[in-house]
Amino acid sequence: MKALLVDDDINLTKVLSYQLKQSGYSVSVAHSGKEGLKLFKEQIFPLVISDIQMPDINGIQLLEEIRKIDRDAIFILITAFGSIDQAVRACELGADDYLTKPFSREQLIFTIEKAVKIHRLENENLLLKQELGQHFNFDNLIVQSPAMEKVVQVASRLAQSDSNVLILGESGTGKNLIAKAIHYNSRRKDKPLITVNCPSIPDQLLESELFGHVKGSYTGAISDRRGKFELADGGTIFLDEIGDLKPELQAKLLRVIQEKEFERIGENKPIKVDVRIISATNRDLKKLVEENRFREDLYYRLSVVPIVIPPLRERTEEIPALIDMMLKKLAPDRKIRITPRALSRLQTYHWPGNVRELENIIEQMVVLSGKDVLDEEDLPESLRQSASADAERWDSGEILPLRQLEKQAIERALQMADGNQSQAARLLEIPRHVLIYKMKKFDLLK
Ligand SMILES: Nc1ncnc2c1ncn2[C@@H]1O[C@H](COP(=O)(O)OP(=O)(O)OP(=O)(O)O)[C@@H](O)[C@H]1O
Repeated sequence: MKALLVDDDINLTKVLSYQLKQSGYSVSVAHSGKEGLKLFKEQIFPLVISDIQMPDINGIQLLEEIRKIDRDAIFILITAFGSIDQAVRACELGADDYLTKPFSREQLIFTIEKAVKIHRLENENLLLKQELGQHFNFDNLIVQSPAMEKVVQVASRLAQSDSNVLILGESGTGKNLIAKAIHYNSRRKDKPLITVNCPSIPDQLLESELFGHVKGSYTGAISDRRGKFELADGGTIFLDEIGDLKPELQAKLLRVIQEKEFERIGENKPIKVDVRIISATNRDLKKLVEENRFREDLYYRLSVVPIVIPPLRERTEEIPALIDMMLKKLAPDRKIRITPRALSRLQTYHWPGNVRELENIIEQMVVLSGKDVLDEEDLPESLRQSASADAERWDSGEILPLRQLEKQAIERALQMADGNQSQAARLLEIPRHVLIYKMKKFDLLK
């Protein structure tokens, strides 16, 4: 690694430069701040080690100038014993670390290597965040129904705002996914997204998990601990299954939203935070409010406009695209496809576990069948039974809503006709314009 060493003490630069070279660094030396800046402008160095006290431009001024040119260079200051205050201030201004004279060769190399490592980790972290941002983008969601289009439209508008967001929907409908897309498309995207799954943490620990505690505040609190709200400062906290929050915590959460501050358990010192709250639940929160099990004031504070993700059974037109995406993810090198008959079965199933259940079933089919064309017989037993249960209900004379039957017949005909409307109309024995009218009625026209 190329290093620039800046110090007006000629003897010290000789020693340091020898030590650095021995450790594998290629070193350029400048004996004044001015000369150091000139060298840096000529050939950008990834590492600068500079004294603070120098006659013309001092180390802090040099740091400020170099930061204007390159925010990325690692900058380590050398301070005389007693000028640590200055070095600390320099770190606040963007220096990576400082060495206090006199220091050994080991201290020199250790400080540099530590700064290089932190730097590398910070860069990797940034890259990972960018990758996550690209991954959790609204464009990567399968959205092929008017209902989901509306969800994404509202969610992307909310992402641009700083309001709290409440996401409602059955289990497995994509609440987590929408929460991540909102965070990674908001101004907070470079700050943490911290997820707390409320029911998975025992009640007595949840408060400490959210707000932290100080040592000895309760049995088991063996050291001070920061809570998720502190860790999420500047970013977003995602409170999953918020409907399960007990009343004391609901009150504390309300205070965080209203006053933007809270206290750790066992401490009286308020901690200020800037956190956006995204919460989600598969429970009927409005009903919980009516039953006095969830605070009404908190409900309104958590949500300007709740995002309601429809269950998969109400957007079956998305199933083919979801399956396509899943097959590509599961077996990117194979061209697995699913027959219209099997697809039709999958589109008439009621999906209590929504997209997650669909994912499980497709994975099962791919793994267990080992085939490239998946047909009805590859469907799991449970699903075939459920389909035949529907048929049995029908055969036994049970009445299914006409609207549901009509929509299913149109969907099935369109699949069998590979989307060709004239052919689907022929299968249904209705004129094409009637089919188009009905497709509009059932939101099936893309
Ligand atoms: N529109 C979509 N496009 C692509 N994948 C989706 C979509 N909706 C859901 N998924 C996938 O379905 C699975 C379940 O989604 P997710 O975990 O977000 O659901 P959830 O509503 O948060 O579930 P739970 O209530 O159980 O926490 C995930 O693997 C997610 O990637």
